[in-house]
Amino acid sequence: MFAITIRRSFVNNILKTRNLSTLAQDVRSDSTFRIPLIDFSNFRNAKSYGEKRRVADEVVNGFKEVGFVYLTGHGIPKETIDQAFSQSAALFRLPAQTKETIAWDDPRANRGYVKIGRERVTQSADAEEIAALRAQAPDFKETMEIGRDWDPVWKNKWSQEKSVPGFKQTMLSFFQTCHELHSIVMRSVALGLNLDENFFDDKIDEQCHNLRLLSYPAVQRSLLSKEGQARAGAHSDYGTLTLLFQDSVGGLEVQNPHTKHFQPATPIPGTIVINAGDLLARWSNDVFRSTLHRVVAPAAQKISNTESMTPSRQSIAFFCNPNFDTNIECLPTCTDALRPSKYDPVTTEQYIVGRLAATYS
Ligand SMILES: O=C(O)CCC(=O)C(=O)O
Ligand SMILES: [Fe+2]
Repeated sequence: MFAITIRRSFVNNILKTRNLSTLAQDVRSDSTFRIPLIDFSNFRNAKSYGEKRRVADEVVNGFKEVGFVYLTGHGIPKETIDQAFSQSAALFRLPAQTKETIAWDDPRANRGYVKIGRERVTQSADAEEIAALRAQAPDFKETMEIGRDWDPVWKNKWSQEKSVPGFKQTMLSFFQTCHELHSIVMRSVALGLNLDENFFDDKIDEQCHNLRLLSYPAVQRSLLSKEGQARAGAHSDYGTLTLLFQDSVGGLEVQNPHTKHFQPATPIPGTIVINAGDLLARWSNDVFRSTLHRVVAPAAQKISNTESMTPSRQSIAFFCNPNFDTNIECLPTCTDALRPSKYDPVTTEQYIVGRLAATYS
C-alpha cells in the first residue's frame, strides 16, 4: 500500500540544486517566464469546437511551459470563496486542544487538523531525510484536510457544529464546487492534448480529492530566515491539478525550471491559480510540468529596531486526484516512436498514499 515509485535521480538532482533560501528579496524575476492569465469563461460558454479549442490550447500550453496558470472567468462566485475563507479562519481560531480532537492521523485517510511543524513538504521521498528536515525546519503553517464525505472507509473529522456553525456545510459545498470546476478544466486538458473531450470523465468522477485549508500565522521574520525554513518548503503537488485560492498577502513563488530562480505568483483578485501535479506530469509522459513552488515571507512589518513581523496569510488548496483505482499509464497522445513512455503504470492510490506517508510525522 505504501509502495512508491518515484524518479529517484530527478529527486536527487533537485535536492542538490535546490536553493533553500526563502526570503522574498532572493527572487530575481525573468520576464520571459510568466504565469499566463486565461479567461476560462470562453471555454465554459463556448458555442463551437474552435472556441473551446483556443482556450484548451492556452491551458495546455500554460501547463507545458510553466506548469501554472491563473484562471479568470472560472464561474465560482466571489461570495462562495469569501465564505470558505471566513469559515476556515473561524476553524483555525479554535483553541489548540479543540483542534487536537480532530487531528490528522493516517495518510490513507488524509483527513483532519495538522498543527504547525507536523508537515514538511519537500521533493524528497525518503522518510528519514524528510524527518531530519522536519526537525530542522518545519513548515510554518497549520492545515485542515477534508476528503469526500461519503467515503466507504475514511470519515472526515468535523469539529462540533456549535464550535464553528455552518463549517461542515460550507466545506462540503465548496468541495463539490471545486470538483465541478476541476472536471471542466480536465476537459480542456483533454482537448488540448488531442484526446476526446470526455476522455478523463470516468477516470476522475469519484471525487478522491483533498480540500486543504491553510493558515500561516503571523511570525517573526527572523524565524523564517533560517536556512531551509519557509512557510511552505519547495515542493511539487502530487495529484493531477491543484486549484489554489490565495488571499492578498502574497508569498507564493514558482520556480522557473530553466533558471531555477523562484518568481512570485502574485495574488490577482478574482483569479484561481491552477497548477499541474506530479501525477498529471507522469500521465502525460512529462509533456506537462509539475513545477516546484514554495511559500515565503512577504514584506514584513517592523515591530522593533531589530525585529519585524510577517503578516498572517490564508489560502485554500483543492488537490485533484483521479479515481483511486485509475491506472496512470502514459496518455495515448503523449507517446510515439520518438517518445517512448517513461514510467511504469501505477494506480492513483499507490502513488498518492506513498507520497503522503513520507511527508508527515
Ligand atoms: O498556500 C499556498 O499558497 C500554497 C500551498 C501549497 O503549495 C500546498 O499546500 O501544496
Ligand atoms: Fe503545493
